[in-house]
Amino acid sequence: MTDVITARGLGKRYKGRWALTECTLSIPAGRVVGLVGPNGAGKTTLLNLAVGFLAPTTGTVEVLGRRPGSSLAEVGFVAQDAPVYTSLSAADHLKLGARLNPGWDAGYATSRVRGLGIDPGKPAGKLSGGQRAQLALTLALAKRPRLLILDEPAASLDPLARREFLEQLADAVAQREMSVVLSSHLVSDLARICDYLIVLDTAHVLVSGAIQDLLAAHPGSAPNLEDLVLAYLTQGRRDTEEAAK
Ligand SMILES: Nc1ncnc2c1ncn2[C@@H]1O[C@H](COP(=O)(O)OP(=O)(O)OP(=O)(O)O)[C@@H](O)[C@H]1O
Repeated sequence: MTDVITARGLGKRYKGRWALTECTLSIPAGRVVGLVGPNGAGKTTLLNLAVGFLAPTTGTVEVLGRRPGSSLAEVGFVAQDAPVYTSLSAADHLKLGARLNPGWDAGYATSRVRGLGIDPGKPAGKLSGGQRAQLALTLALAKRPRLLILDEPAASLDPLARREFLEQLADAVAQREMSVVLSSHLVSDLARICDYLIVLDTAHVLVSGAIQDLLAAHPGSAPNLEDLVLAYLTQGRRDTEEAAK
């Protein structure tokens, strides 16, 4: 099976500062990938490079075996602030989704909006932040993408809505042949659904691999995902400090 994302020597510099450097990764298909790292580590930059919103400064990235942006119908993306058209209603968004996406699942989209209790006629700008995030997620899922990329999708959801969202995402993954890459600071959320981990720190990939394998390689010292992530970040900081001496 083709890797869903392949990066080779990928880097992005904003003016004088590198947001991502020497990123070489292969993310296999069929995984739910958690992307973690401290604020400013480069997570959003990596995801924006993968969807073609940013051009690399160095290296290359392929998504579903092609150039980013060339598989739009097959890639669902929800950016960090879950952008929606504020003057359009939820119903208008679904109509637009149907027009733009060949694989659009209208039944799924309508029933998800209804299930969330979102008024389909209300302008999206007048929905709550969490409802807007849920609407953006519905649009991405109803495309029936092969790859779903979510940048901190649950950040604005209340704890119950977050749990329901993660369960729905896990169901969608189980029912379809879909790969997911999601960034989050909530490692406990990632532990519920992810089977693959990428840890970024200060523009570098610290580790990338199947969670089961990573946990097995850290017996005792990192019994759960949260401890494992902290162990990688602590080691990463030590290595950076050593290198700076
Ligand atoms: N448009 C931009 N112009 C200049 N610098 C930027 C821009 N976008 C991001 N950066 C910088 O690039 C680095 C990585 O930012 P990025 O948003 O990718 O991090 P992140 O891991 O997603 O952070 P967070 O967890 O806070 O969302 C940061 O130092 C940030 O200040």
